[in-house]
Amino acid sequence: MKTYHIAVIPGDGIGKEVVPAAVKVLHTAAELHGGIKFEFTEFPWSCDFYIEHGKMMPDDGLEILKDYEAVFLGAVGNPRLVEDHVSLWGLLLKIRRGFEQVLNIRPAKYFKGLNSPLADPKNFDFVVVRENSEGEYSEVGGRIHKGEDEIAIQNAIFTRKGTERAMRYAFELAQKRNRRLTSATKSNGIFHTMPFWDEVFNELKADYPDVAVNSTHIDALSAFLVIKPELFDVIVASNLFGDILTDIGGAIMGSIGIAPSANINLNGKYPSMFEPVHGSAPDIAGKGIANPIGQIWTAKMMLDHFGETELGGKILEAVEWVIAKGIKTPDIGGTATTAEVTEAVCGRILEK
Ligand SMILES: NC(=O)c1ccc[n+]([C@@H]2O[C@H](COP(=O)([O-])OP(=O)(O)OC[C@H]3O[C@@H](n4cnc5c(N)ncnc54)[C@H](O)[C@@H]3O)[C@@H](O)[C@H]2O)c1
Ligand SMILES: O=C(O)C[C@@H](O)C(=O)O
Ligand SMILES: [K+]
Ligand SMILES: [Mn+2]
Repeated sequence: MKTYHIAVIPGDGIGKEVVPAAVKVLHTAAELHGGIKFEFTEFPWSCDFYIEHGKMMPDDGLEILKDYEAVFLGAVGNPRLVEDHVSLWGLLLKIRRGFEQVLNIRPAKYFKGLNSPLADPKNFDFVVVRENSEGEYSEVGGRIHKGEDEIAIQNAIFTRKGTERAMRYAFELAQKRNRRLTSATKSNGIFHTMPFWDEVFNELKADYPDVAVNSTHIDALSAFLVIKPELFDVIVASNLFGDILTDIGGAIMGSIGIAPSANINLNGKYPSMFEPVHGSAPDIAGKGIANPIGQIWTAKMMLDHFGETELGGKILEAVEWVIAKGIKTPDIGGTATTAEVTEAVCGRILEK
């Protein structure tokens, strides 16, 4: 019997509702498999924890997490209690950075039975490779003066290493998929970093002659994702651009409550972290109606990461079946609760 030891951080808001749902699905998947099991250790690190302790997680939080095989996280943020940049940098970004989770992999695809807001979604199926360690997300900069002389400076950091790493991963992923790669740029408006981004992309493409490439400005690319998402296979994007594109990915599937993500540690020194694209959704938290599919699909990505791809496939098949059956939460046009969707997914997994 193989046991996977997983650190679980439900976090805030609906994270506390969808994480237990996905944990249930994982236990069910293990039951089906028969040869594996999951041991989950839960940590209450969140905005509530901050109110009690003055920090989002203990000072030795990373030390505590580092021996687990993965971190399974819900969502972080409760702006009524803690400013968003404090909660995000105190927990989510601390783990992404501290554990060198340099890439964030975020798929989006059309599902039968999903009410995409697109009139003709044409079976779109793409993956965004989001640079996850630098870029526009940086603590470099500062604020000085007050009042009408106040100045805020935010520096974007693009290293050759980080840029190349994200792009090579995206090229290799494209080689395993449909051999098309789009680079998200904005080299018309952003004077230094984006021309650099384009240069690196143009250098690397010579190493992957079997991949068809193009660079598209982020504004036009955002529009294309709405108008013709079926054009895309793999998209490589900086931290901020990838963040934005992947909410669009969720939106055109029908809800950002569906989109999954994997924060990947490539060098094997630390665990990777799995969390849905969505946040803590304070507007629906506590009502029992959060869509658990994003967190459940995220669990599938974690299984894939462990090499349990067949089992991961079972989970996704069950999700597709449940959606096609119309067992859906209100965000995608149904009336089911989080618990009912979860039950249905578990039931389908165990069906022969
Ligand atoms: N990775 C993360 O942990 C993460 C991601 C995004 C936002 N946040 C934080 O979450 C808080 C809220 O942010 P926001 O409102 O911009 O984004 P959000 O993703 O929490 O919510 C945006 C909208 O989508 C809906 N939604 C999101 N997930 C859903 C689900 N599973 N089921 C049904 N509906 C869902 C919400 O109800 C809301 O209307 C903020 O504190 C923000 O910083 C955290
Ligand atoms: O900005 C972030 O990365 C936090 C959140 O919006 C996310 O997409 O994970
Ligand atoms: K999340
Ligand atoms: Mn986001």
